[in-house]
Parts: sequence; structure tokens; C-alpha cells
Amino acid sequence: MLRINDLTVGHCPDTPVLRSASMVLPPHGVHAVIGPNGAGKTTLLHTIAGHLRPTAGHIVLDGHDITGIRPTRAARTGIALAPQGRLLWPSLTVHDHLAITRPTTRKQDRGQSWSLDQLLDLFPELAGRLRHRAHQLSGGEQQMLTIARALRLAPRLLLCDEPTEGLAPTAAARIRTALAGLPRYGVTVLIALPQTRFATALAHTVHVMTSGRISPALDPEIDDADVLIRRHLGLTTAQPSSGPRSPMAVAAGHQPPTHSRCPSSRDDS
Ligand SMILES: Nc1ncnc2c1ncn2[C@@H]1O[C@H](COP(=O)(O)OP(=O)(O)OP(=O)(O)O)[C@@H](O)[C@H]1O
Repeated sequence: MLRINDLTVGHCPDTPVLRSASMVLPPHGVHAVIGPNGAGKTTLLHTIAGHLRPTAGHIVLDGHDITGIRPTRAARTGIALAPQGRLLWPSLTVHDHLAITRPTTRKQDRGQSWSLDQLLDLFPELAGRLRHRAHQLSGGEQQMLTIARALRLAPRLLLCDEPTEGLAPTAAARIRTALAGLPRYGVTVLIALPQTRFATALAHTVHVMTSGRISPALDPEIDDADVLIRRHLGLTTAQPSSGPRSPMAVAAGHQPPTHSRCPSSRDDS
């Protein structure tokens, strides 16, 4: 469904965050990209969603080159983003969020259209909260609303950035169950996560991102995530006695790109 070839993109000129990153996502599954903070997961999702323009490489969705398209066109092409931090409108109610979000997807690119009732079937917790404002919701309910709002766009590809961030285990498990069910409705899901365990419990394929590069796909049913992460980092599988214990801990100290905030690379002129 999605093919990314040799993608290079950054936020600041001459400072790439992703460097020749490549990955292939088969359709109708849940796929995860995992990696430590600062590895570039959000940058990847935002580039697919059209918020950042790559300086090299290609993004191909169902055979169509969508490299560098604008966010509105990405939405029309069937891509929706459930962003990190949720970015809800605090003073609008749950009902408002779902009522004002409508598919802009071109008919031929549209995935399943989600009515309010269908979204409440997916997230029954929101049914009793329709008149509540977003800021009155729990973290788990806010995350459900974030995903529900993205589904209102009738996407074929849902990008989910750290959907369990800050959630209690029970709320995280609810989100996991909902995301795991989406391929049944024809939605392909790409999730960015810092933790290995959640990804391997949910995803059909897992990619590891470190220092702006993406590993080949790992099948969590067959492969051992820690082994893959170690291999990707160029470490031996043997555990050094005095070294860091977890591969993710190693990855966290594995030279994430460091640079100051600078204006976005998108040129809107
Ligand atoms: N708007 C921005 N301007 C400049 N640099 C940025 C901007 N957004 C992110 N970066 C930098 O890009 C790099 C990758 O960040 P990104 O958010 O993509 O990583 P991540 O893997 O999603 O991490 P996290 O889990 O912390 O969100 C980091 O070095 C970060 O500081």
C-alpha cells in the first residue's frame, strides 16, 4: 500500500532527520515504527501526511507518487493523522469534534465512511460523553476522540503518533484493541511508538528507527524485537556486562540528531 524509498527530510536546511529511509507497508494491516525519542518517528508520519517536504526520495501510495503533496491533498488521497499530543480543540464537545470533521477524500480514494453511530460502536466510552468538552475528558477518552476524528476523514491509511502516550495500562489496552480491529474495515494503520512491547503485541510488521534510518520489517510472530534492534544498531546479540541493558536504552543514546528548532521546511509561497 505504502512504499517509501530513500527518503531524506528534516526541519532545518542541511540537517536531515530522516536519511535515505525506506520501508514498505502491505495493505490492511497494523504496522509499527518504533524507536527512541528523537529518532524521527513523528517526522516520518508528518512527511507522509504532507506537513514536511522531503529533499530526496519518494513516497508512493497505492502506485501513486505522493511525494511532497500538501496536507489537504494527502487527506483527499486517503491519509489521516491522529497526532501526538492529540491536538483536540479543548472547548469543543465530543459531538462538535465529530460533527465538524467530514471526509474530503476523493470518492475513488475513500476508505470506509464512519457515521457517528459506527464511531460510538468502536468507542462506546464516548457515547456518554458527547456533550462533554475535550478538556473534560480523561486521557484515554481524548485519545479515542483523536482516533475517531481521524476516522471521520474516511482514510485508507491512518497514521497514529504515540497513541498510548501517558495512558494507564487499561486505557492503552482499549486503544490497542480498537486499532487492531481497523484493518477489518479496510484501514491500514501505521503507528509510531517508543516502546517495543506494545508494538509487537499489536502490529503485523514492526520497523525500527534510529538516527533517521529505518530497519527492514520485523515479523513480531517470528522475530525477536530486541535481536532486530541490536542488529540494526550494529551491536552483537551478546549482552556486555557493563553496558546498557536494553537495546532501546542504547538507541536512546545513539546520537539522535541534535539541532535547534528552526522554521518548518515547507515553503508555502
Ligand atoms: N519543528 C521542529 N524544528 C526543528 N527540529 C525539530 C522539529 N521537530 C522535531 N525536530 C527534531 O527532529 C528530530 C526528530 O524528532 P521527532 O519528533 O521526529 O522524533 P520522534 O522519534 O518522534 O521522537 P519523540 O518520541 O520524542 O516524539 C529531533 O532531533 C527533534 O529535535
